[in-house]
Amino acid sequence: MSVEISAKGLTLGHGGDPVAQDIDLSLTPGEVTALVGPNGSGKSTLLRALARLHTPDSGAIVLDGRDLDAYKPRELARKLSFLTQSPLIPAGVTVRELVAYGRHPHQGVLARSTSEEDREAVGWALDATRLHPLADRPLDQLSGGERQRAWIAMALAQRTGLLLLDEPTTFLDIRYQIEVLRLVRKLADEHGITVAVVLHELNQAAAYADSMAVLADGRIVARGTPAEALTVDTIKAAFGIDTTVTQDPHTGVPTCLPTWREPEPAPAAP
Ligand SMILES: Nc1ncnc2c1ncn2[C@@H]1O[C@H](COP(=O)(O)OP(=O)(O)OP(=O)(O)O)[C@@H](O)[C@H]1O
Repeated sequence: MSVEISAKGLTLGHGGDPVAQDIDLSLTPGEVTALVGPNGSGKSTLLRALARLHTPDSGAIVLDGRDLDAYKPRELARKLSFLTQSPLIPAGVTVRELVAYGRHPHQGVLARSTSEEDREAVGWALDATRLHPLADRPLDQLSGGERQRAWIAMALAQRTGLLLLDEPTTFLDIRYQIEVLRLVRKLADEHGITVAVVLHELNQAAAYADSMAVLADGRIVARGTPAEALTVDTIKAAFGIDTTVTQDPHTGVPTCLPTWREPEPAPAAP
């Protein structure tokens, strides 16, 4: 089920100067890749380019051996699903109805009824996100965390081998952040789904991703396992802050602790 995608020599812009340049990025099939970096460093633009929602100024993106541009829309929607930051909430739509939208790429143009396969996929997505008890509630009556899980469930019902998630943990409390990230981990480990996820929390990225790409000023400044990518030097280069990087005593993954306060000035000599 894993899908392979790689970008080579990408330049991305919004009409003016490029916001990302010289981007080479391959996502390892069946693994979770975290994209991290400061605000405005180009993470969302890059993710949108991988989803063909943003046209690169130059460079190429290859999905399962074919140029991304060669795919017909429905074909592409069966390969990859993309979850944007803060999607708009459709009025009156229930969780189950939203999740069922994820099945559209698999239904015929004239399809009026859902197939057994559709029902099974919706049920699986509701199970995976533990949303069965809320399935008949309107989306606008859910908490932010519940709603976020519903959007993820919709992306899952699409049953693609590549999932692109833009800040899926925003607005969630720590418990739901962990829940969403454990789910992402499970999708890769148990279902072989290739995942790229934009995250702001560096320690969460290190804890849940197999590899990380650190962006700064539109360039990838570090790429590798969390231990390779999350170092004092790369954090300083990308974010301009001082940190101490240690190892999580339980998992061994790197954990960074920012230097929260300026050091106290040394007392004046008497
Ligand atoms: N639609 C747009 N039109 C013009 N400029 C844009 C547009 N979208 C993004 N930009 C600019 O492109 C640059 C990269 O933005 P992008 O959203 O990719 O960064 P990001 O790393 O995802 O940021 P954040 O962490 O704040 O979400 C920023 O300077 C931003 O202002």
